[in-house]
Amino acid sequence: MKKIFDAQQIRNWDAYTIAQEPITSIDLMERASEAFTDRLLSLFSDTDFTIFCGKGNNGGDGLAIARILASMNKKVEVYVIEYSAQASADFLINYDRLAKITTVHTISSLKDFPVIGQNSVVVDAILGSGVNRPVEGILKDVIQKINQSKLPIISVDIASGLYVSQPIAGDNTIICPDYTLTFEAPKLAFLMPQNLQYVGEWECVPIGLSSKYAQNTITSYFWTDMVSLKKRAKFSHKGTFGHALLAVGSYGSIGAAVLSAKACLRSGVGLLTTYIPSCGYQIMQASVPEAMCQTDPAEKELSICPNLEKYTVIGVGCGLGKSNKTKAFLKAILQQAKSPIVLDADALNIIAEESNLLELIPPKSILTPHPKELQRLIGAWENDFDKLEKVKVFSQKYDCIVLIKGMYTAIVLPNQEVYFNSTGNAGMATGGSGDVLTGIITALIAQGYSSEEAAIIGVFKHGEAGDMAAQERGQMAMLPSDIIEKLRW
Ligand SMILES: NC(=O)C1=CN([C@@H]2O[C@H](COP(=O)(O)OP(=O)(O)OC[C@H]3O[C@@H](n4cnc5c(N)ncnc54)[C@H](OP(=O)(O)O)[C@@H]3O)[C@@H](O)[C@H]2O)[C@H](O)CC1
Ligand SMILES: [K+]
Repeated sequence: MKKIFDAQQIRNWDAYTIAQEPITSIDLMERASEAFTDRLLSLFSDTDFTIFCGKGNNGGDGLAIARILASMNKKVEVYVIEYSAQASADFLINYDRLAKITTVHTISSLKDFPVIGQNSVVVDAILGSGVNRPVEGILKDVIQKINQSKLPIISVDIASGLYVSQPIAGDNTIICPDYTLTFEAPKLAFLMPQNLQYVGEWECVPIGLSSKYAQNTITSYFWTDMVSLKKRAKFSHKGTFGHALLAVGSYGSIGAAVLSAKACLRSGVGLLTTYIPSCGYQIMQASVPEAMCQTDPAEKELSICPNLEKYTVIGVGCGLGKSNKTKAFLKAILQQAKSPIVLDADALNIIAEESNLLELIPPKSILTPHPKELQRLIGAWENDFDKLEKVKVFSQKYDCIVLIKGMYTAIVLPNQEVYFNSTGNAGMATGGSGDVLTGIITALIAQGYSSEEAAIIGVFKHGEAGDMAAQERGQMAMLPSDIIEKLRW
């Protein structure tokens, strides 16, 4: 798990490392530049490099990277953009070091913009985490020119012009990189779908910033790049791992019920009872013999709330449909449940239509909407940052955990923490993946994980299994059933 810091916290992290390690600021810049160059050369070993530098520390990195590349006999052209009379101290030191070994060009107006060789990659070291306003004048012109170059662009730390943790204001001009190699930790901006073109592929390059600072600094945003599981007790029996109820399915959607049940069983639940419409009885018993099956008196839909007393946790919604009888069933479940519920799909659509049901959601329930379902619940949003804020308000108000599903699924907790998930792929954007996730999360709660833990771990393992399925079959061929088969705990 990595913490995600804002621009001010990143500056403090830098300063803390300099003071505590101790290391001089210029040596930290050198370390960062070496780490960047290492990774750059593993991506592009046979190319030339054209480096555009601003006059702050991001530009200083660019100058140091240029010197390191030149010292390895790489062909490097360096351009400093003259947008300001000010320059940072470390920029100036690196300028002098570089000027001793090669020509450093300047760009004061567009006529200075070079013709870049076709074998070159562009390194963007114009602005980094210090950006605090939209770019104008020569900076804007150069960024536009670079974006038009059609050459591979690699941004140092963050694309020039992109804010670390705020939405872009107005029609900002921003570098559109192919890669961002960012220092130490992910930036919130990378995780917002609206910024896709301003990030490209991204990865963290460790530069040895203080781990003590990271431990002791409070943030609301986290990057889930690993999870830890509880050890399964040696002296255990099926009762140790809970009894889950999955109330799922309707005529034509018994498949959703089967998928959620199989995923639940593959995620370590002690006992599973599925509660389904009568029409699904044989299908369920034949396809998931490990699960007990109880049927609703209605043939094609769920209509009556069963006795919930013996269940550790309830998952509801997959393939449910929205008939009036099912609406009444859902209301009864919400009223009678004494523990958190995992709510998915049509359960969420029904709640969105009947907003009086919101108040009935048991505390610490988990809502797993896809984007359309989310919009029905919280209304339209202006941008991804606004969406996140709206979900945080919702999560706190109803004391529930909400998933914003997507490339980096965000898990929003009632305490306002947000966990962005690192696993998963576009092959999972297909009907049935959500049913699998509901089964997984339900199983984890049954085994004694808190709702928060279950959501974070469940999303991570779901994505991890999806990545393994994609590796084997490709994103287009993989099925949600393949995700279940790839689950490993
Ligand atoms: N902390 C780390 O992990 C390390 C970071 N390094 C690198 O340093 C940059 C951040 O450097 P910084 O000097 O703070 O910021 P920038 O280089 O991004 O910007 C410099 C100054 O530019 C001004 N500014 C901001 N926005 C604009 C704009 N739109 N147009 C013109 N000028 C702008 C602003 O100064 P003002 O006084 O004019 O407001 C900025 O301060 C980080 O990204 C890393 O690349 C270290 O090298 C290693 C450790
Ligand atoms: K940059």
